[in-house]
Amino acid sequence: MVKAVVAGASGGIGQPLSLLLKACPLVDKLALYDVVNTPGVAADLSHISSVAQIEGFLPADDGLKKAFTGADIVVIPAGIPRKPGMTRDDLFKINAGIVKGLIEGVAQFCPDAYVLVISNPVNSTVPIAAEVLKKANKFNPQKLFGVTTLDVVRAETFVQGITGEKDPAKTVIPVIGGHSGETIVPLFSQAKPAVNIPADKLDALTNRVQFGGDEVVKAKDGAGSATLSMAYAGFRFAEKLLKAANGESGVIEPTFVYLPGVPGGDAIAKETGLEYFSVPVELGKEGAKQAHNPIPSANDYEKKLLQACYDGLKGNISKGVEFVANPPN
Ligand SMILES: NC(=O)c1ccc[n+]([C@@H]2O[C@H](COP(=O)([O-])OP(=O)(O)OC[C@H]3O[C@@H](n4cnc5c(N)ncnc54)[C@H](O)[C@@H]3O)[C@@H](O)[C@H]2O)c1
Ligand SMILES: O=C(O)C[C@H](O)C(=O)O
Repeated sequence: MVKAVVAGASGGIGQPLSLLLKACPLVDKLALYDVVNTPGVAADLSHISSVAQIEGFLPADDGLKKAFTGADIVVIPAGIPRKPGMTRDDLFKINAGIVKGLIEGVAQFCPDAYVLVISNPVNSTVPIAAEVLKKANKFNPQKLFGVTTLDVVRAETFVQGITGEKDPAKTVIPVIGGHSGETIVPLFSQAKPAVNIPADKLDALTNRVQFGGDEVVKAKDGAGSATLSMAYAGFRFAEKLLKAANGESGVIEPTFVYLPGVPGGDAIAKETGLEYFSVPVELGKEGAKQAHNPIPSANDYEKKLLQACYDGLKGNISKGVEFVANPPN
């Protein structure tokens, strides 16, 4: 019996993500939590003839407790999205508190669940989640994931323009670092099967992966950021995790984790000087089973990108840690 929760289920990401989870045969029970509209979204999805039993909850009447209790996996796309001209860090002020509150709910009602954080800025909200769980003595670093899958999906898609591969998802590209601008580092030199990117196209391709989010924010022109591609990416990560938890072996996907708490992570923390980083992680029943380190094999071009990534990530991470240590009044 697998119970999944979507927190922020009525939003632009939350609704299509809930649809994909409702249709997924690996999910038996689906709880939708949001501050608005979950009864309607749940009623709508409940007419779909799939396995999952679905229920919607609002904060009133102990809704958070009812939604989270017994959860095996909690996916969190709650929080405000960007408008043109904003950075992801501009979302911190509002989203930090939203994520903190939801993770306090995880600590209290489902501390053993896998927790997938989508809310931005991921580089800071994942450290917030970790600090809240540490404070409650419920932190299992192998079960906390920052969802950076959309960066991987974008890299696969955008490189297709060069390779001409019919199915873009067949090219595996490690995208590492964080989830904002220069902290996103695609390692095209390690693509499998190998891809040959002409030197004069590499800068533009790399930049498009790093700033793909801005492309969507600009096109939506004030109506939000990526929602449908994010729902696809969030579901892809959740589904891989559930398959790995069911015993499927060799399931690997990049994700933003607390390195010192994941096998193989210590060496990466030492190399990057950072406690949080996205790297390809082998998934298993325990969650993050083994972190893989692609950094030593990065080429000189990628090593330069990594330096900028480390500099940017450092501040984002400490901002999240500080938010929990010294909460603003
Ligand atoms: N990790 C990624 O790659 C990625 C990609 C796209 C978007 N995002 C982020 O995901 C977040 C959501 O984006 P969106 O487009 O779905 O926004 P949205 O505004 O459409 O939806 C957010 C939902 O969160 C709900 N919410 C607010 N406070 C809540 C709380 N305390 N508890 C439960 N629900 C609450 C809102 O009511 C709303 O329904 C944003 O922060 C966005 O930047 C991340
Ligand atoms: O760009 C955003 O703000 C949303 C998301 O992080 C994305 O990469 O699309």
